[in-house]
Amino acid sequence: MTDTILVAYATRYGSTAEVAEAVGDELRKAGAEVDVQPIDDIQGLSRYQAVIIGSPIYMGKWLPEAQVFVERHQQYLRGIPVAYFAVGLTVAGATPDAIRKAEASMGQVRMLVNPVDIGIFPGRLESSRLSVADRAITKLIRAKTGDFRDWEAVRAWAQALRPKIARA
Ligand SMILES: Cc1cc2nc3c(=O)[nH]c(=O)nc-3n(C[C@H](O)[C@H](O)[C@H](O)COP(=O)(O)O)c2cc1C
Repeated sequence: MTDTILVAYATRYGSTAEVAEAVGDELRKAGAEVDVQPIDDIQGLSRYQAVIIGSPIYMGKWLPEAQVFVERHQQYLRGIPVAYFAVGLTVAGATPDAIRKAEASMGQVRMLVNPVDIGIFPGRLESSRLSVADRAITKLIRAKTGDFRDWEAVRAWAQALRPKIARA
């Protein structure tokens, strides 16, 4: 029987949604049935044999709705393979400190439900898309703008994930 996998994502400006779609595409190529959905649209999890949850990092943390999603569904999620990914800009340099910080963004959810794997991917920051408040913050911290997403790394992660979440 084919696995049905959910890729659930939070996003503010769409870049994590596109990363989630790429993860979903890759899993489909490996033969799974995959739904890719924004976290707020998800009705229930009972039809899924594995769930992948992704969020961008804002001020060092996953978006609140992604954390709440794991909290709310923790009981179900503990019984199936779960993987997390985070999308952020500090990881674009990939220094050990940046990776540690990106891992810390998932600290709380990792304590609630232990994932079979985690992915950390560079994101996209485009000033023209940002709210006034977000633009002010990024100016203040002199964040570099651009699209740093590494599609090869995203696809390679999804491919490596497939055997880890396959039905036994
Ligand atoms: C206000 C603000 C704060 C951010 N804080 C972080 C951060 O703490 N760490 C990080 O790696 N990236 C940070 N970023 C970068 C975002 O994670 C990155 O732009 C991501 O791709 C956005 O995803 P989205 O388009 O799905 O919302 C921040 C961006 C903004 C606008």
